[in-house]
Amino acid sequence: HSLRNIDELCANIVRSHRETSQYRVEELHALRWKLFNREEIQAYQSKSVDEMWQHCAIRLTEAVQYVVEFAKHIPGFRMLSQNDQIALLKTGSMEVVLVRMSRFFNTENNTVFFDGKFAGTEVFKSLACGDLITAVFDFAHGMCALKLTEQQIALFSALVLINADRPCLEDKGRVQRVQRSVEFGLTHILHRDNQESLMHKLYQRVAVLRSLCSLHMEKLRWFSQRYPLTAHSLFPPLYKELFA
Ligand SMILES: CCS(=O)(=O)c1ccc(CC(=O)Nc2nc(-c3ccccc3)c(C(=O)c3ccccc3CC(C)C)s2)cc1
Repeated sequence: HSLRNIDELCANIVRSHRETSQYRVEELHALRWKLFNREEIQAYQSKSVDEMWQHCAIRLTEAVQYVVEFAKHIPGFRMLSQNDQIALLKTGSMEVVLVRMSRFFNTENNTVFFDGKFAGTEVFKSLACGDLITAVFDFAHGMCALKLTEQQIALFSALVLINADRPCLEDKGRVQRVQRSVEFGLTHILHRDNQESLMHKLYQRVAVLRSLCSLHMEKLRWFSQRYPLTAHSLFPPLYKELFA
C-alpha cells in the first residue's frame, strides 16, 4: 500500500461518510437543547407497544438506508458479490447506525436525537425493552468519551461494516483484503492524529456493539412473536430484510 493509496482510500471513505450522514454534526449540535416537553413525552408513553415499535422501526430503517449508501462508496465494497454485500449489511448496518447516532448523544442531559428533538430514556418507555434502551444509551456514552473526529468515525464505521468474520460469506478472502485496507486506513488516520492508543479502545467498542445488536435482535424476536401482524405487515421491508 503506497501512502498515496492509503490517503486516497481515507479521503474516499471520509467523503462518503459526510455525503451519507443524514444530519451534519453542526446541524444537530444546534438542536441539542431542544427537548420534548411534558405533553410530548406523555404522548410517546401512551403509545401502545406495537405502535412505538413501528414508529421506531421506521426511523431506524431511514437511518439504515443512509448506511447502505455509505457502504456502496467504500472502495472495494461494490466489488464483493451481491450476497456478500447483503451479508455484511445484514449484520453491520445496525452497528454503523449506533456508531453514527452516538455522535449526537448529549452526555450532559443523557438524551439522544429522535423525531426532531432530544429524548431521554423515558420517551422510549412504551417499547417495553428498557434493557436495550439502557444499553444503547450506555454505548453512546462510551463512544462520546472517546471524542472521535468525523474522519475517525468514518474509518471506524467502514471497519465495523467490512468484517470478514461475519457469518455465511461466500468469498471471505476477498472481504479480508478490503477489511485489511480499511484497517490500514484507520491506523493511518490514528497515527496522523497521534492517537494510536485509540485502536484497542475502538476494538473494545466493537465487542459492545456486537452484544448490543444481538440484544436488538433478541428483542425484535420477542416483539415479532407478540405482535406478528405489526412485525410482518407494518414494519418497513428493509427492516425485515436486514433484521428479521
Ligand atoms: C444514524 C444517522 S444520524 O444522522 O446520526 C441520526 C439520524 C436520525 C436520528 C433520529 C432517529 O432515528 N433516532 C432514533 N433513535 C432511536 C433510539 C431508540 C432507543 C434508544 C436510543 C435511540 C431509534 C431506534 O429506533 C432504535 C435505535 C437503536 C436501538 C433500538 C431502537 C429502537 C428499536 C425498538 C427499533 S431511531 C438520529 C441520528
